[in-house]
Amino acid sequence: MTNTLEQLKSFIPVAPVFDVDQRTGFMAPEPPIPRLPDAWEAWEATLDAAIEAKLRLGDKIGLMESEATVSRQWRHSVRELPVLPTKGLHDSAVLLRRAHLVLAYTLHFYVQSLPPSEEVLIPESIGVPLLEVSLKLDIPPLLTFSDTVLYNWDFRQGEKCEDSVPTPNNIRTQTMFTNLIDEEEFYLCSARIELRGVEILELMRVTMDETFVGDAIAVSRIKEYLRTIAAVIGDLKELLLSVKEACDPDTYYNEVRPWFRGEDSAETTKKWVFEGLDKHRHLRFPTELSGPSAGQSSMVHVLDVFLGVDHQATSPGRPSFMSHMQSYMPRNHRLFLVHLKANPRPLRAFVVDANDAELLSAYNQAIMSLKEFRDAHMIIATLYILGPARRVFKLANDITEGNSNGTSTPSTIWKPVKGTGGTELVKFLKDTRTRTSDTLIP
Ligand code: HEM
Repeated sequence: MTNTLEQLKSFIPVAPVFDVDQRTGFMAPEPPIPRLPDAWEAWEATLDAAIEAKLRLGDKIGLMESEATVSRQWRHSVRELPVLPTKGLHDSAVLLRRAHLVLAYTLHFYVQSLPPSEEVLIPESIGVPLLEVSLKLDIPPLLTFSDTVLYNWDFRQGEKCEDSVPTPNNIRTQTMFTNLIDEEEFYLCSARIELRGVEILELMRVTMDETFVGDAIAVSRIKEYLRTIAAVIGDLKELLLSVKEACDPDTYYNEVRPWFRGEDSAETTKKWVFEGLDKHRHLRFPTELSGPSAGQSSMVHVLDVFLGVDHQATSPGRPSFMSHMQSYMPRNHRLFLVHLKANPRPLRAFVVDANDAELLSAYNQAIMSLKEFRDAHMIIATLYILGPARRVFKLANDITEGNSNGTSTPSTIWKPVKGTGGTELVKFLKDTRTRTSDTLIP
């Protein structure tokens, strides 16, 4: 009996096995390496060249011929690269992660700088090693949240000391498409949320331990933990809203976000073709090609699982977007979620069974806080996507109307805007919020 209790009590082990660090949570505990060893220098140099050349999006309105030429030449240099072997990376998670990041940023530069009329044919030189590395890491072969945030930071100049731990205020981003502060702040906003959320992981662990004990003292401790969790989620909301301080919505929408587009988030429905797959039979044809989204943040998924928000509810029989996003997370973080979901004493059921008004109120406070986080998230998505999208749409129509001497045929028909993860975002974000408030216990 004692043994079982002890086993259950350590249900969330402080878990290097899950790559969840006590101080940094899902973020890498050490700064990720900024460069691959010499054997793969050609990849790093190719990515550097794209960033230094300030490559332009292939569908940029008013793209100049000189800009198109620079992109074409860079893409030619990618095609000329040899297919470098990846075997030497396979035994090191640190090297594999950097390789995924470098190849994925290069892939997005390649695809998104193509003229809209061209097919998306991904050269073997980047496609094959990216598929190999992705197979090893068990994540899709394109940019993910882990590339842009979790494994893409360093200490700000002068902030590192012997026992430095990354905090919301001492980190910077390593690799970007544009090197604009707007892009960096977009990534750092998520990074700060990940780091601030670490306290919740610990509170969650102790809460779960207490649910296994379940006596009056345990219940009174859980109340306190839940109130603190509600307050920390409040901080996450503030961190989310603070993205406005240094990330301009129109710059984000027009200059940063288009680089993130995956196969299903692009306005066109062009297939991405990885060349040379027939010669590499060990590689799988990729089916998951959605662009990076903070919907892949394990921190938010953990909160949902722990508090009992059920995102499966509206899509019975098929995986919800949220479970779909889990296949983009680092494998061990995904396993952590699986482990958490298998908890034989879910918190919500515990609160219902306890029949304690104060406990119920503390639990509902945490749910309300998560709902308010999602309210704020909708405000941000409206500000950063819907507003700029409408402005671009209006501008395009104004230009068409000007060109057609006053005949007022709209150039395009307004379509629901998609998120980088491929969702019809307004409906989707409203649904996740509703499912959160549906979790409140009456
Ligand atoms: C300017 C900042 C942001 C914008 C414009 C934005 C936009 C979006 C959009 C459009 C979606 C829909 C899914 C998709 O297709 O990608 C989404 C989902 C999501 N985002 Fe964000 N997001 C931002 C920042 C963040 C941050 C910092 C976090 C927290 C780490 C976050 C967490 C989520 C989550 C968890 C989802 C899944 C839906 C949900 O849980 O409600 N987002 N976001």
